This record gives sequence, C-alpha cells and structure tokens, in this order.
Amino acid sequence: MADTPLPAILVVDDEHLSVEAIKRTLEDDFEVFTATSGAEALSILENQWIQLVLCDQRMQGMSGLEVLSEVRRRWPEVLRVIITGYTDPNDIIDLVNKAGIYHFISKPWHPEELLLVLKNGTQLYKLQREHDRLSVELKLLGPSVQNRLDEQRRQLREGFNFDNIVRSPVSPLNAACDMAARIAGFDVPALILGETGTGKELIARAIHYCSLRSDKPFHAVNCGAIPSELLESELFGHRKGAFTGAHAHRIGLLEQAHEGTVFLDEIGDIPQAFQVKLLRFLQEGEIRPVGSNSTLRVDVRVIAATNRDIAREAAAGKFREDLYYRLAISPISIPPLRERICDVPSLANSLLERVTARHDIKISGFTDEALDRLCAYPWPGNVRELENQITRMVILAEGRILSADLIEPHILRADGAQSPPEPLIDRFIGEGGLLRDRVERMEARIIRETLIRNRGNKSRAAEELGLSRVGLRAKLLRYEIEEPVKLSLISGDAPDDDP
Ligand SMILES: Nc1ncnc2c1ncn2[C@@H]1O[C@H](COP(=O)(O)OP(=O)(O)OP(=O)(O)O)[C@@H](O)[C@H]1O
Repeated sequence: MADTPLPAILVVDDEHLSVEAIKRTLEDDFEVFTATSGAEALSILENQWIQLVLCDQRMQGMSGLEVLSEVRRRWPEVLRVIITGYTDPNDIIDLVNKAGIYHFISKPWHPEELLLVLKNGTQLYKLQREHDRLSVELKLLGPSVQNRLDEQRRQLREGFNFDNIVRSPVSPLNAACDMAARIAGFDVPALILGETGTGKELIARAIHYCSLRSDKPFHAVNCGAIPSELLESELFGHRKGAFTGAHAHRIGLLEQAHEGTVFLDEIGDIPQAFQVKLLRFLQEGEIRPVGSNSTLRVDVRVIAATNRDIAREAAAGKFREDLYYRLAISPISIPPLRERICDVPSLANSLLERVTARHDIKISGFTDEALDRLCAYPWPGNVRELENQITRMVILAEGRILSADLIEPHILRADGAQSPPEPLIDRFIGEGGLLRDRVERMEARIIRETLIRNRGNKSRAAEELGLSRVGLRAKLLRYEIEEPVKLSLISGDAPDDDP
C-alpha cells in the first residue's frame, strides 16, 4: 500500500546555509522544496502543489513580506509562516496580521518549535481544505436535498387533499369534507367522529396538508393501541432512568411534531389520568417529559378522532368534559359507508386503482353485477372492509374484469333491500317546506342517484326513469345537477357523451 504523501512545504531564504539547515530539520516530516529568491519561490509555487510556505523576512530583492503577500494574492489557500529577526513580538504582530500570515518564528529558531508550528500549520491546512470541500458539497447537495424534500412535501400535500377523498357528488360525506376544509384554515384543535374505517385519518391528513402547518411534521398515534402506562412517555417523552427500562432520553411525539400536527386516534380510549395531562398541554402548550422537573413549550395542533359517542361519554362523566369541549370546537362527523352507498362505485374503482398499482396488476374494472352486489352490502367495516374485499377480488381474478363470483359469499348474500334505509332520503322527505319543494328535492335526489347507478350514462338513466334524453337534460339543468364521475370509463362501458 502506498505511503500517505508528506505535506509539501517551500522554504525561502536567500542564505543558502539557512535553507539547508531548515531542510535538514524538516525533511523527515515534510516534502521540502527550497528557493533562494522570491522569483524562484513563485515559479515553484506555479508548478508544485505546496501547502505551506516558510519564508525569511529579510531577503535581497523581494522581501519576505512581499513574497508572502504575493502568495496570498495568488494562492490564498497556502499557509504562510515568516522567520523574522525581530525578537519583540509586538513589532511583528501587526505586520503578521495585516499580511494574513499564519505564524511567525523568531531567530534563532529552535528545531522543535519550528516543527511544531509547521505540523500544526499543515493540520490546519488539511482541516481548511476539508471544510472547503464540505462547503462545496453542501452547496451542490443542498439544493438537490432541499428539492427532494420539497417534492416529497408537494406529493404529500397533493396526495392528502380533500379532492383525493373519493365520494360521489351527492355524498353526505361532502358536508364533512366541507367542514374539515374550513377548519383546516383555523389553527384550532379538531375532533373527527366516525366508525372504524370511515376515513378519519384520511381527513386528519387532509386537514394538516391544507393548513399552514403543511410543511411541518404530521404524526399519527393510535391511543387505543398503546398501553396506558406507555402513552405518556410516547407523547411527552421521558428522561433517562425515569422508569425501569428507560435507558436513554426519549423525545416524545409532541416534541417531534413541533410546529406540525399530531393525530390522536381513538382518543376515547385514553385513561382519565392522562386526559388531565393532555388537557393541560392543550391549555398551556407545555409538556413535561416523564421523569423531568422542567416543562417544555411545544407548538402542535391536535386533531383527535374516535369511533365512540364521546359527547355522551362526556355527559355521563366517562370522558372529561373540559377536554371534550377543548377538542370539540366544531366536530366533524363522517357518515358510515352504509349511509352513503352512492360512494361505493367511485370508491370501488378508486380502491381498485390503488390495489392494482400497489401489486402492479392490470385490471380494468368491475362487471355491472359485481358493482351492484358491492352496493347492496352495508359494509360494517366501512371503506377499509371494502378495500380488503377488492384486494381479495384482485388476488382471485383471472381476467381483466372483476366479476361478482369473486365476492365473498356473505357479501353476496346481503340483499340491498334489507340493508338499513338511507337516512339521507328520510331527511329529504322529512325536511319542512311546501309539498312542491319537498317533492322537487326528492326528484333531484332520485335523478342524481340514478345517474350515479348508471355511472354517468344519461341514456340509460333516462330510460330507467322513463324520461327522454332531452327531458332528463332539462331536469339536470333545472336542479343544477353536476355530471357525476364517469365510472364507466374504468369499468369498460362507453360513457354517455351526448352534447
Ligand atoms: N373517501 C375515501 N377515499 C379514499 N380512500 C378512503 C376513503 N375513506 C377511507 N379510505 C381508505 O380506507 C382506509 C381506512 O381509512 P382510515 O384509516 O382513514 O379510517 P379511520 O376511520 O381512521 O379508521 P380507524 O378508526 O380504524 O383508525 C384507508 O386505506 C383510507 O385511505
């Protein structure tokens, strides 16, 4: 293996004997170049990679200071040391500073001193070069790392906005999304209510990525899945030795999410003692890590979610009322999927895209019968259950279209007529107003649903409703019904594209 090259040093003195004496002192530790004039020194510097110049101050022709000034001008990275006849440091310090000289050595010089100064000098040279290299690398790397981060954030923002929450134009979920989008702009806690799998976390992320905190971290914690004794340390952190097993300090999730958002799922499951601490954090913005005597200010927005009737639990004293009111400034209720079966076709197609992309499989859509069957089931596990069902169908599929026989038997057995009535319809009928207005609302509702069922195909919807296409079109205009998502594009049917 090649030896590491010795640092290269240039010794400049017009007295030949002095140059030789210095050379002998240094040659074990340095690669020594010598020059007996300023001009010779500069020409060596032009051709050799020198790290340090050691120059006598008093020389014929160019003085030592003049040589070192020129070196500084042309090779600023080269370290410069001067040997001077001055014995009083006060005489030389000013000169040295002005000329940017690294060190001076008084005559008569001592070999140990000379070696020490020059070794330190080359060490400094190495560190400075390393620093320069890292600075350049950082400059080159900086923008690309920054761009990558920006790109990731942009993708996250785009992936988690309200447009990507799949729902039909008439979905009751729209009201929840509208409320969530409004809340996103206000830096207040949020509470999301809904059964498991309805999309609470999806909404929480959309709130975060549509808020002013979108560039900062988002952390989700499932409070129900963490043993109560660990929850405090998970959120607030702990100090080393705070409890058995706390071998090191731990930064809690709230501190990690500083300036961002923490999503506390299953908030209804947290023990009462911890509810008090969470309330204190919401009131004062301070946390006290377990085992610490001091508090820490953190700026975090809390979005909580639960599938429990937390309002009732608060009223019954099972959940702290003060904490409930802190969180429930404007609760967002996500309806279960059985109350928005109109979302099932769009969700099924969107989830199919997600599943096929994840597994890199090509499947173009569902048969009409399969979609009808999926719409007839009440989905107690909500969107998550639908996603699982679609994954299963994709795994079992042999062709490019998913047919009804791939659906699990208990779902096939479900009869749409037996599933609970859509409360939305009740609401339309039950709302007050003149009979004419109520009938019109009902008519608009039926037209929307028929269009969705027929995946945007107006000819088929008109036929099913016993209307002409012109008649249907007039009603769409009258009730300002927007074009539903053209799901038929995905399932392979031709969409109705009349003008
Ligand atoms: N409207 C929707 N559009 C697209 N995907 C959805 C929608 N609703 C839910 N999902 C998907 O369904 C799955 C479950 O959603 P999410 O985890 O947000 O539900 P959750 O209510 O938080 O569930 P849990 O209470 O069990 O934690 C996720 O994969 C999510 O992306």
